[in-house]
Amino acid sequence: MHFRTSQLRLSRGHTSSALHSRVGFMATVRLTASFSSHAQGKESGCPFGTVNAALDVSNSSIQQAKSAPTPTLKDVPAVPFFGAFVNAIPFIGTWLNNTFYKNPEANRHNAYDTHYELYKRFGTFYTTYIPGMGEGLWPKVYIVMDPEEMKKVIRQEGAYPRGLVEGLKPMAKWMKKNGFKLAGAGSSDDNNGFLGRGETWKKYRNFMQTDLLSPTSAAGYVPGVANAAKIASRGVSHYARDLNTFFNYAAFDMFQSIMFGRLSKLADPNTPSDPADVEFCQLAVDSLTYLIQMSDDPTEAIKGAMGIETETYNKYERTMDRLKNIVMEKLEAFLAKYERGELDESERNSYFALAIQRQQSEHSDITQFELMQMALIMLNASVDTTSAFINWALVHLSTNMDVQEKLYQELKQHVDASEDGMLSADMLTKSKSPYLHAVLRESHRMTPVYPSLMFKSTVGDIELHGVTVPKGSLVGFDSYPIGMDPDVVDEPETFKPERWMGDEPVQKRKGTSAEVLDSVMYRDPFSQGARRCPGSRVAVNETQLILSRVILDWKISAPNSVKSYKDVKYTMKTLLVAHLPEMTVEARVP
Ligand code: HEM
Repeated sequence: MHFRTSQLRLSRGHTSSALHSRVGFMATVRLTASFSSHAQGKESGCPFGTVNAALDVSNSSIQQAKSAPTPTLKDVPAVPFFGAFVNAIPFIGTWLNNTFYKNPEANRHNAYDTHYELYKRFGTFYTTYIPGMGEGLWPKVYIVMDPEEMKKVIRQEGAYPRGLVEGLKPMAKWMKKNGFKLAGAGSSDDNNGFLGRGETWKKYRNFMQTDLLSPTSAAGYVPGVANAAKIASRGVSHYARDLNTFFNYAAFDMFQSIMFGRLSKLADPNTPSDPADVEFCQLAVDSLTYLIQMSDDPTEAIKGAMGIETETYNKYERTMDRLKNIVMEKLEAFLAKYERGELDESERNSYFALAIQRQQSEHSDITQFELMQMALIMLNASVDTTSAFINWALVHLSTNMDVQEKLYQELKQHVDASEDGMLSADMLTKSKSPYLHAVLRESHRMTPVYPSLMFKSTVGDIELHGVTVPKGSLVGFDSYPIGMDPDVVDEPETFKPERWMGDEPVQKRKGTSAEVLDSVMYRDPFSQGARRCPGSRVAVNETQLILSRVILDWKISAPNSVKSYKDVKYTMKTLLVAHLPEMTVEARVP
């Protein structure tokens, strides 16, 4: 059974028996009662002390936002080792949680519900304890939703900010086993190199983002990506039953055009595919799924912290070993072609060719092997991150045919006016394609690829909402719940790109509790600051190009059983991946 946010509008008084059965969490109407029993946790003999620390729930967080600008810090009840995941305690976890703690039972299919639920109970400023995240045995993570507070944390981090990858300990371990200097192998400091936050990270990061992150660099890859997207779009009817695979292949094809200036045509069923590409796609998805599973599952995280190699770790290692072999073979073949001067024009303008040039220049302190390690990370990160973003947009477009039609009309006028019918960087700017941009912004509001993708460290004591947060704490930014609160956004369950069109809606939100949604921090899923995803610009370009191409070529509608995004299940893999239903696809031009 699957639960969506609508079922969690608990404070609106809707009961949800499904929620009771699955999440084991009290539905709203019963929430108040459960809170009072929470508050009695200590007295009623709960073995751990924090259960009643938090629960002053007389005000909803939004009431706070309107009437009391400074929210009070609340505390999600937690236990040693397992943190807020009380349910994960062997044998007695469920009983303990149901009896005393009543924390949302997070699983791989309910992140939106869980985040919304936490917001409703604990407001916009709370602490939680997540095994494997943060320092020490009792690693507090502060969650904020106010962009100005998060900006304070980002600013004070200085030149060496914490990155999300720092939590990916098994990745650092695998890299070190493989002698990857990128992750600090062979170095005396234990900062994990690129996966840490020192000078080594900065060196690799500067090298990696050159020719990738600036608007001009990213725009340079657009013609190649547009071509890859055009070819990929031919595969839509073939993959109508399995568009998840289609978009993974399309993301692969588009990134290959950036990385190597190559047309891999994996998503096009009419062209034979290289079996190594097909295998790579699967391995990229699987490896990151295992990796995330190891930090998501509290038992895995605890075992990992104790140095135990679990079955999931072993699977991760096998997958990465194979992935490495495939990638290194491709990189070596490209290098050899480069050395022989046999690259064609699009290959010569590719990211990897430019990176080889930079690596071989006399000023470079990057070795060829380090360059290959960077390329491996980038290729690994380029498949299902991008497709997860695209998938959710397609869910909304295929369940809101009026929106799809409006987008089609916007795009059609551009290609009709062009000589070759190709999409270009110029056509897809916000001023030329405002509706396309608004569609992606609205998709991100309702179904971000993950509710909280920004975690930063405090390098000294810092004041957040008037509370002194000690040095060395983790602060996470949750950008999801406020945008789905009916007290903040009208009809939050309705997909309305018009909310993001022009200046008028922005002006209307000014001075209201919805104003935060216009902050840059809420705009996209790539985090902010120096650690912001280096692939963000090309990923956005890829998303815009494949969505636009597919909508220009096909009318895509969800089956009758899928009336809205709420009927679409999702699973936490690298990110939250929507399970796209079998779609009806009709060619726009037969
Ligand atoms: C829609 C697709 C994508 C999303 C949503 C996404 C999101 C993110 C996020 C949230 C981070 C963490 C930022 C932080 O630490 O604060 C990140 C880091 C990273 N991403 Fe992406 N990403 C996407 C696509 C890509 C692509 C296509 C690449 C290929 C170049 C890539 C490469 C990386 C790398 C290497 C890092 C680590 C950067 C660092 O720690 O300095 N990502 N990404």
